[in-house]
Amino acid sequence: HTGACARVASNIYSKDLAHRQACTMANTIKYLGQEEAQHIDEELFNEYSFSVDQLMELAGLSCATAVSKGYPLQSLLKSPPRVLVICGPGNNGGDGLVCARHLKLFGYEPSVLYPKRPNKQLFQNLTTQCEKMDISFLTEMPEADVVDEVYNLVVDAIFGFSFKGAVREPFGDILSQLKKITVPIASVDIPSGWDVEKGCPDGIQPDMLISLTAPKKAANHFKGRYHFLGGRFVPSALEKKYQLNLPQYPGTDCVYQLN
Ligand SMILES: NC(=O)C1=CN([C@@H]2O[C@H](COP(=O)(O)OP(=O)(O)OC[C@H]3O[C@@H](n4cnc5c(N)ncnc54)[C@H](O)[C@@H]3O)[C@@H](O)[C@H]2O)[C@@H](O)CC1
Ligand SMILES: [K+]
Repeated sequence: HTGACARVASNIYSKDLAHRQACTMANTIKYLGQEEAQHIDEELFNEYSFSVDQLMELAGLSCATAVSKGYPLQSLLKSPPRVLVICGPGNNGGDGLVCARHLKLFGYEPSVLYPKRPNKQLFQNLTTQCEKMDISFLTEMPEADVVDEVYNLVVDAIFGFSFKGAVREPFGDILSQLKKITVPIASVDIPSGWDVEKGCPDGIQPDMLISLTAPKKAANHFKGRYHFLGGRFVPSALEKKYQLNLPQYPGTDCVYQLN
């Protein structure tokens, strides 16, 4: 008798799971415009009382986790497992500092290039945390061929969804080097230098994109191998209000592979 029940139950469950998966696929996940992304950002901090530190920590951990899934330590060709993390002047850069710290804890050998630093306690603290974990800070962007020779991978945490207009130095030179390298680039939230909605055909072409909170419209132009969703912190009321249709993260994972 119990055998029959178990079979029926598992049958119902698998049908339900298939149904839920079909539903998620059918009502596809929303890709956000720049304004919408900024409104959700503000609501998370103002209505939902999250702090930047909290969301940045979860975002950075998502990025390190996605990198370790896409580029597992044992798969890296160069030893030691060096990763170059390039951090920009805003919160996207902050995500990069958090990502570097977690990559170190995961056994990678991150180095950080952080040319323009906000004069804010949070970013000073994030920098100190990295320094105290023997994460080295470069003083300038290496030439493309040096990046290819020394590093297994580059994490692009230069610009996120607040990028606008013509790239201001020193990021113009940094991005032009990134266009020449052959090792993979993993971009945090938005491939840096891309229009947040329209993308950028002659911009950098990352191999991995980690979309945070929800993908932005630029992600429609992403052609790399790995598209991960991270930032598993969206309250369901907020998800409903903006009809984000986020997928179900598997189990306790902090990332969801979209492609
Ligand atoms: N909204 C959220 O839920 C979360 C946002 N986070 C991160 O925050 C990012 C957005 O952060 P911000 O709003 O600080 O902005 P960004 O980090 O996208 O970049 C803004 C900074 O870049 C500079 N900048 C913009 N356009 C430039 C140009 N053309 N040339 C040179 N510099 C330029 C700005 O002066 C500003 O300092 C997201 O992409 C994401 O990575 C995460 O930390 C946590 C969660
Ligand atoms: K980025």
